[in-house]
This record gives sequence, C-alpha cells and structure tokens, in this order.
Amino acid sequence: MDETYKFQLTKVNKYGKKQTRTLIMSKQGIVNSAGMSTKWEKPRELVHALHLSKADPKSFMISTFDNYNFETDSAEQVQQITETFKLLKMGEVIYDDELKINDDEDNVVQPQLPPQKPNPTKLDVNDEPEYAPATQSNPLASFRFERPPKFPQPPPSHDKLMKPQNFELVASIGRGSFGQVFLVRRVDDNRFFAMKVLKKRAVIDRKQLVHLRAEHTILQSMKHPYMVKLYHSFQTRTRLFFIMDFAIGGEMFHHLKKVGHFPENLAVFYLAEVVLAFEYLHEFDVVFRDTKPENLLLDAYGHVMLTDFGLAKCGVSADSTQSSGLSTTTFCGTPDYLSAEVVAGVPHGKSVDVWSIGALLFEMLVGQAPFSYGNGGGQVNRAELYRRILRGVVTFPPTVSDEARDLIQKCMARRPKDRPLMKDLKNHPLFKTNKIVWEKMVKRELAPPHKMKVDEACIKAIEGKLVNGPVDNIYKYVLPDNLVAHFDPRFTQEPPTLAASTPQDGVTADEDRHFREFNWTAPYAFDK
Ligand SMILES: Nc1ncnc2c1ncn2[C@@H]1O[C@H](COP(=O)(O)OP(=O)(O)OP(=O)(O)O)[C@@H](O)[C@H]1O
Repeated sequence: MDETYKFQLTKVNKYGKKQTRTLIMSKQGIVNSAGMSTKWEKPRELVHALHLSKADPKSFMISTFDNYNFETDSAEQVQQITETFKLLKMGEVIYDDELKINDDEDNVVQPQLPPQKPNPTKLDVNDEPEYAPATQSNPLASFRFERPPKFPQPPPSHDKLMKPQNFELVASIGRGSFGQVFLVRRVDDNRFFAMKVLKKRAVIDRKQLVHLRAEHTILQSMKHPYMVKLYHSFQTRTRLFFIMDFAIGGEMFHHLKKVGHFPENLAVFYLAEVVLAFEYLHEFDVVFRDTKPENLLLDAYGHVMLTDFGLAKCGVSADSTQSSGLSTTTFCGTPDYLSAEVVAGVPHGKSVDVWSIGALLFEMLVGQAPFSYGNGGGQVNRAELYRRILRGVVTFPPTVSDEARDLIQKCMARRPKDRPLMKDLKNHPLFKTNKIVWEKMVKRELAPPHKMKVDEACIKAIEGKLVNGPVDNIYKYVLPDNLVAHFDPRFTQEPPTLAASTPQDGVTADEDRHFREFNWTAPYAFDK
C-alpha cells in the first residue's frame, strides 16, 4: 500500500469564500474532499506545481489543469505540505510574490440577462486608470518570444494605425478566457469585423504574454484560406485590441449542437479544410494544440475559419515524441481533445494535432467527444476522462463507417509515432469516398455541402463592399440581428459595451513596454 498523507485545512474559492477541506496526497495523486464527498481528484500526471506565497506563508495553490487555492492555520502546515509534495515528486515548487485567487472548484453560473436588441455603441475607453506604480522586480523580463527559424517574417505594418475611435461596437458575440469578442464597424468605410479585447493586466497575471505574442505573430505572418485573418492590432493603456475577419457563420459547435451530429460528407468536408490549415501550420513548425469545434468558425459560404491561436506553439520541428527536434511539454488544450502523451506529461510534437483530427471527426459524426461517448450522455469526470485517454480505447457507435473508424483509429494511435503525418493523412480513402479534391479545396473551389443562411447585405458588409454613406442608412440595409443570427443569444443579447476598467487593471510603464509590438495594420487591411 502506498503511503498517504492527510491535511485538514481551509480552501478559499474565487469569491473569497472559505471552505473546510481534507487534502490527501499519495504517489497516486491528490484528492481534495469535503467530509465524505470528493471535490476533485487529480492523478499525479496532472499535478504541475505547488505555488507558495512570499506575502502569506499560510497559503498555497496547487496547479493542475486548473488552479486550487488553500489557506492553512499555520506556516508549519504549509511547510509540511511542501515537504510531502517534494517527497512524492509531484512537481515544481514555485515561490510567487502573491497568490492570485483563481480557484476553479465551483462552476460559475451565468446570470440570465433580459433580452435586448443589439444597439451599436461608441467604443468608450475613457475610464482607463493611470499607470500603476513601478515595482521592484520585473516578472516579464524572461517572457521573450523568439521567432523560430522556419517562421515567416511578419510583413511591415501599413502606415495607417488604428485607435478605438475608429470602430463602433455593434454586438457582443463571445467571450474567451481572456476577454470579450465583439462585432464592430470600421467607421471610415463601414466594413464589419470581429474585435477581440484583452486586458493587459490579465495577460500578465495569467502569464500569457508569450502565448499572446505567438498568437499575434502567427496571425500577422501566416495566411491561409481556412484561417481567420488579422487586420489591425492596437492598444490603450490597459487593453489590447485585435481586429479580425468576422466569421458570420459562428461556431461549428453551435451548428453541431443544433443537429446532434453531421452527415459523413459534411463532417469530412470540414475535416479536410482543417487538415489543409494544419498542414500549412506544420510546414512552418507551428502546432495548433487547441482543436475543438468551438475554435472552428464558419464563414458566410460555410467554409471553415480556424481561430484562436492562443495555445499554438511555434518552432516545434518534431513530428512526435520519438523524432529528434524541438518538442514541447506544456499541458494545454481542451480535456476531451488531449492526446495520451499530453495527459501523460511527456514531450509532444505535431502529432498532437493529428490526434485531435481523429477526435474532431469522431465528435462531428457522433455528437460527443470520443472519451465522453458511451456515458449515457452524462459528463465524465476529468480524472476518469484522463484514465480513458491514457488507456486509449475508443468505442464507436455502429453508425460510423469503416473508413471513418479507420481514420479515427489511425489518428488516435496511442504512440505518436504510429500516427500519420498531416500531409500523408490526405491519402486516406475516406476523403476520396467523400469527393474531396485537394487541389480544388486548397483554392476554395469546392462548395461546402451545407450552405449558410446569410443575408446578401451582410456578406457585403463583412467583405467591405458596402458603398460608404450615412450610418443610419447602413443600419436600414444591414440589420445587426441578421449579422449575429448564428451566435449564441447569451452573448448577442448583452449590450455591446466594454467591461469597465478598474484601478486594478493598471499596468506599470515597465510592464507596458512588453506590449509595444501590438500596433500593426495588415498591408491588405484596406483592400476591396
Ligand atoms: N473572428 C471571429 N468571428 C466571429 N466570432 C468570433 C471570432 N473570434 C472569436 N469569436 C467568438 O468568440 C469566442 C471566443 O473567442 P476566442 O476563442 O478567440 O477567445 P479566447 O479568449 O482566445 O478563448 P479561449 O478561452 O478558447 O482561449 C469564440 O468561441 C467565437 O464564438
């Protein structure tokens, strides 16, 4: 029997509420329980680090896929826990100046907002706080993003840089982990775009600067028919703004949920467009790492638009863990789509994207992610999900054809080196059966099997083909409701306003220097 270590302590959730918990640590992992009930259980492969606070020796945080904060009665108890953590070789022990409360034990319940018609508003950024006072240490000093050798040089910026005043907020369309996403109108020429807004403070505090720089550089440098394009980036003292193509068809996930699952020809069509985008990224040693139906948007014609490069990793030359070349060990991605080697915490390469291609096809054909399937529609808890991924056995419903099953099994081979390369995957017979002609598809010459229901005027509005004119006339012609018809009403019914700035959003002048590169206009930004 493995030795187990028990600690009675207090846990603080993200609302600052204190709860009594028992923390049990053993070679198997960590269990957090409240009385008889287990709140969470993390196998040791998932435990990354123990964060200790320099400011408060009585508290600590455990980092797994999520972060969990704890408070204790004494610094001695924290010391005992630290010693046990080290003894069991659970992961790194990290000393932070102060621990952020970002505990994830409780799910956040979204407030129900009253329905409201989208109503364009000015982009108001007059509430920005002054720079925060300079701090002694500079935690960003090491956050440098080096452009890897194969990576194309971003084109120089167009002379005309943008400011918030150049855009009008038309509708709220989404929210990611770091910020808000809006439909906006470029006021000079009435062209409509998607705008992602991030708070610099959150980017720094959640140590996402390297990821964000990678995302920005990828969007600046790489252009592909099935990837979203970046037009402008700009900033204020506390916020960053990215202006991108507006994918009017919304998330593929939204369409998938509506119909339950896709017919094979449609699923394979979408999959093929993703394969082409990934093949392009892999040529430049970029691994996407975050495939999921939420990151696959659809354009006005029903083509895929790959978005959200926040987790993409540049300079990964290795195809799999077995090959030579740079690979990565960061634990990231969406639980259902994590490959076995990512869950096991061993270095991984481009083959994680090949794995996710298999998982994506499964979900499109079945309506559930591969390792959540077969649970009577119920949710599988995370520890069980990871166990299933590590075991690597996918069960198929009889509706999945032999060819589709074969492709999924090949992509989701447990050992990365047994998976096909992205470019070789294109020879799989499933694509031929479903009439994918790669030479045509790469030129956008294959029509999607599912035609989007999108208003003609809206297409003109997002392609910049509207004749300039008084704004009132524009909204008689292009209805905001039609522009956001494929988006979740949870977002579109919210008034399109920026979350107010608070003094806590302030960054120091020193920190702000790290954001200098986020001022860019694409050379094609004003093309008609
Ligand atoms: N270019 C776009 N066109 C239309 N909708 C978009 C666009 N970009 C993002 N969205 C919507 O906003 C949502 C959140 O965007 P995004 O995933 O880029 O944010 P994020 O903060 O990077 O999210 P994540 O939490 O997945 O990292 C998307 O799922 C999508 O619904």
